[in-house]
Amino acid sequence: MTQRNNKGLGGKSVIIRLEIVGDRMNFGLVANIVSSLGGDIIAIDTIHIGNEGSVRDMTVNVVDASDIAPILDAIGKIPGIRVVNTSDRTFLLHLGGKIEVTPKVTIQNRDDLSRVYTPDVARVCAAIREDADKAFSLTIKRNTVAVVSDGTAVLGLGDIGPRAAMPVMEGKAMLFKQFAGVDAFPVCLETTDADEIVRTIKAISPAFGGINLEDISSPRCFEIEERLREELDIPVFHDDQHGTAVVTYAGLINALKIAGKSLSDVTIVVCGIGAAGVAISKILLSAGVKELIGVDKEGILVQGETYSNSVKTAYAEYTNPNRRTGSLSDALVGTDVFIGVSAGGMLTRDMVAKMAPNPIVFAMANPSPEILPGEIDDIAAVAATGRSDYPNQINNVLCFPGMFRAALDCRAAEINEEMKLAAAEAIASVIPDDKLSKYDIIPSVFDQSVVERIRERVVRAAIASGVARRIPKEYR
Ligand SMILES: NC(=O)c1ccc[n+]([C@@H]2O[C@H](COP(=O)([O-])OP(=O)(O)OC[C@H]3O[C@@H](n4cnc5c(N)ncnc54)[C@H](O)[C@@H]3O)[C@@H](O)[C@H]2O)c1
Ligand SMILES: O=C(O)C[C@H](O)C(=O)O
Ligand SMILES: [Mg+2]
Repeated sequence: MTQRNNKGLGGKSVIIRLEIVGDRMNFGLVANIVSSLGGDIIAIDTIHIGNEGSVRDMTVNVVDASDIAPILDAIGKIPGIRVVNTSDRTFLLHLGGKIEVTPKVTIQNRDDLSRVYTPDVARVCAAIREDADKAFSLTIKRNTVAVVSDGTAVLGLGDIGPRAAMPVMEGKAMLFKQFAGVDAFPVCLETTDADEIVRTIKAISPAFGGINLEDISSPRCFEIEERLREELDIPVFHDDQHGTAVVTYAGLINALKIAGKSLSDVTIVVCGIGAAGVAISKILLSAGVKELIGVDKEGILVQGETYSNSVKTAYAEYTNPNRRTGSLSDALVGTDVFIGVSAGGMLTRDMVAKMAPNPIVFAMANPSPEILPGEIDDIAAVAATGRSDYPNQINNVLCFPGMFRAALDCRAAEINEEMKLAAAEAIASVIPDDKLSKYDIIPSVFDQSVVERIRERVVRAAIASGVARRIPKEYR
């Protein structure tokens, strides 16, 4: 089953304002034209009705932006209808940004003012000066995460800079709040220097209970995260590494059930040994995978070779135990699982046909996957992508809200391996075995039990591994 869903935020949606002369609009004709040109009318709103005619807003979804011009052209040619203007719903949604800061109490009088601000606030400040940990109970620190990016590896768009990265970081902040009640704040930095990024994040850390690093390019992302983890006492989590790794492992737990294979027996090829590929490989190895082969632009990464990027050289030391060599196509012969976090269109049907029976294909490059699921639906046991418009969306949004909810609730000093494995198992467990199918290996991001399940298991893992600094009531 391949489905392209152009509804809601997934496809492109435009509002076309029409001026209609006379008292009625020929809906049938307009609908026919729009649908014959690939559009889908989802609403018509009346803006104004007068003696001479009316003004209406018609909302149309299209799969591709290039579908819009021919639709406007054709509607404009209908006698009695004039296209006044069009607006892109996605841009409308971004006008003025997507989030705001809202006070929890209203200041109604002088007494309130003296409590929230000077002079009474000074007593609260003094209490925190006496005991720095009180920042967790008396400030926003306990529920606030910084979403920090330098704009160098934004989605699959690459290095687009800090201003252009803001819409993604604001979006992440919305997801944090809606799915897990976490207040997240986007912070996009005008520097790509690792030392300066580390220094800046350390300097802003007093306000935050956790740092979510986002879309920072490899290999700098490894060093930045490593140093911050050592130097800060709040969790630092590079989402493109660990969020992706957690959700990929969750998807694989369930996909293996469909394919009738076990983690310790399968051979896995990971394509794209960058931020996501390294972290996915590490979580899978710690979960018990024995044969894992990394492929990047140079082909299969082999122990003993020196690559331009030291992370790949180090990676080759702990992967590919049978020292296979060659191209991606060679690596896939007889392999059970393909995991792609590289670039769109890398994988061909022929390569998948040479994999072991019942192959699992996770083509997760955004926005264009390594292969479209429709091309291999008949030969793959399971196919997944990172996108919301195909079945099996493997996307880190399934992980980060619940992960930080848990880390904040138990005031975790860090997010460790035990917590990541627990989160993956929690996500996988949301779909009971009798509900699993090749199109249903991973829960929807709108499944409210995902965050709750992750929180429960991750808090337990944090307590058991000794990084929880507070035991929530229900765990005492
Ligand atoms: N679905 C998800 O949740 C999710 C999460 C994170 C990243 N991603 C996607 O995965 C991709 C990689 O993200 P990242 O943050 O790891 O980026 P990155 O830049 O750190 O790593 C990408 C790696 O892929 C390699 N690569 C690029 N083209 C290749 C090719 N033709 N053949 C082999 N290797 C190739 C690069 O050399 C690099 O090592 C992006 O498209 C990103 O959008 C998806
Ligand atoms: O942001 C996403 O949807 C996924 C991931 O963080 C990515 O960078 O592609
Ligand atoms: Mg990202």
